[in-house]
Amino acid sequence: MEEEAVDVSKGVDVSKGEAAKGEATLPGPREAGAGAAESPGEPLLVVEKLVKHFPVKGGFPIRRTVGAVQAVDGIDLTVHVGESFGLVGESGCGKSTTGRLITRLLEPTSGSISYRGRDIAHASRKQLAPIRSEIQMIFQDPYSSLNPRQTVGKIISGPMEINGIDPTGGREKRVRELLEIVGLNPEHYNRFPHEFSGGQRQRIGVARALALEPKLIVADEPVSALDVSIQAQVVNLLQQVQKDLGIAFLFIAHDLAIVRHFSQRVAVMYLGKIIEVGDRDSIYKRPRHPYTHALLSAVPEVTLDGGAEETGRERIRLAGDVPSPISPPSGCRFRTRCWKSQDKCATEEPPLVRLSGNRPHHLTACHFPEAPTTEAREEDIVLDPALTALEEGEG
Ligand SMILES: Nc1ncnc2c1ncn2[C@@H]1O[C@H](COP(=O)(O)OP(=O)(O)OP(=O)(O)O)[C@@H](O)[C@H]1O
Repeated sequence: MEEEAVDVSKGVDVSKGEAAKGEATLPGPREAGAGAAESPGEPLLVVEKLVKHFPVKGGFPIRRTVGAVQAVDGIDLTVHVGESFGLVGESGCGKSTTGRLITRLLEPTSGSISYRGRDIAHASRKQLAPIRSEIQMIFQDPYSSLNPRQTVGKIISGPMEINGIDPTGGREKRVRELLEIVGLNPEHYNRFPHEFSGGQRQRIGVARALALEPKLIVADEPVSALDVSIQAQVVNLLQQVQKDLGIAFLFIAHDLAIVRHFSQRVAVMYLGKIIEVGDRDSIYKRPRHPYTHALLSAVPEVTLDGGAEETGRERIRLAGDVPSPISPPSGCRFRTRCWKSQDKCATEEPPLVRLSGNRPHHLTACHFPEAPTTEAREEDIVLDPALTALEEGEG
């Protein structure tokens, strides 16, 4: 059974409303006015033309490379200092691979990853050492990402040990502070992961990511393995941490509702490409790419409250499956499932550009985009009923 006991929270007030069971509140959408869209701040991470192709081997008796999974195929994205940037898309579109490339758990096939002005795309382990501590990752599965044989104290102090960091007052003191920051009891320093609930384990993962005072955290589906009532609490924690500690986040998720609550800017991925990117309001209220429309219109399908029927809007049901990334469609990769597709879509890949009517920094890759006046769908994005209840304080 999932039980979220928040014992202490002094460093950052993340426990507001969640100590009492069922009272957790999902923070409201962040302000992202036109000003924010026009001047998003100083770039921290700049990814250009990033490619990751995984070789496909075949043949007998000699195995040769017979093809490639085009997991990430030439993406550009920028994350600014202290910004939360959401990366969304269906399963298999290349989100996790992007996260792993940025944290350099994977080596790119080509392209550049510039962190604070330095290209780290092909940096060696030694070259990466000085910035390793600044880029951290939070993983999807809190069950498998923590070593079951290590105490919480050992897990959280691990990164400090590896990097030879001795904070004032010692590592144990710092770990206890971190436990408080993430809303856990510092007295649980000597406990093991199995003694915690799923949500608490993800808090341990967050504390471990914070141990080296990172400037950028790549959070790969950090709440999708959690019970829906716990998701709100962990999103709340991440948002508070981002705001209070000024950490930039690349927040990877398939759930548009969650990303909306966490990100000032959002990029939508499809089959290894970014097909639309912009500030949160542009993406959710004035999406131009048919795929973004489809994703937004599909969100109520995962809820049980019939939100789309109430608003009288039609849901867009995408035909067919996502094509194989080994042999993606020519031209626009979305064309095989797109109701607006024409001949040009098969022959010319649409560039990711600012369309007339779009705000600055709202880019779309489509030959036949939706009109900028096409009805906003933000109100269609209904959270799962449990999250909605939390958001409305109905707990
Ligand atoms: N190590 C690998 N070797 C071969 N193919 C891979 C490897 N890792 C990922 N892929 C493939 O690359 C594509 C993109 O995978 P990725 O995990 O990045 O997608 P995703 O959007 O994060 O999806 P999910 O949410 O399901 O993880 C998929 O087709 C996947 O099968």
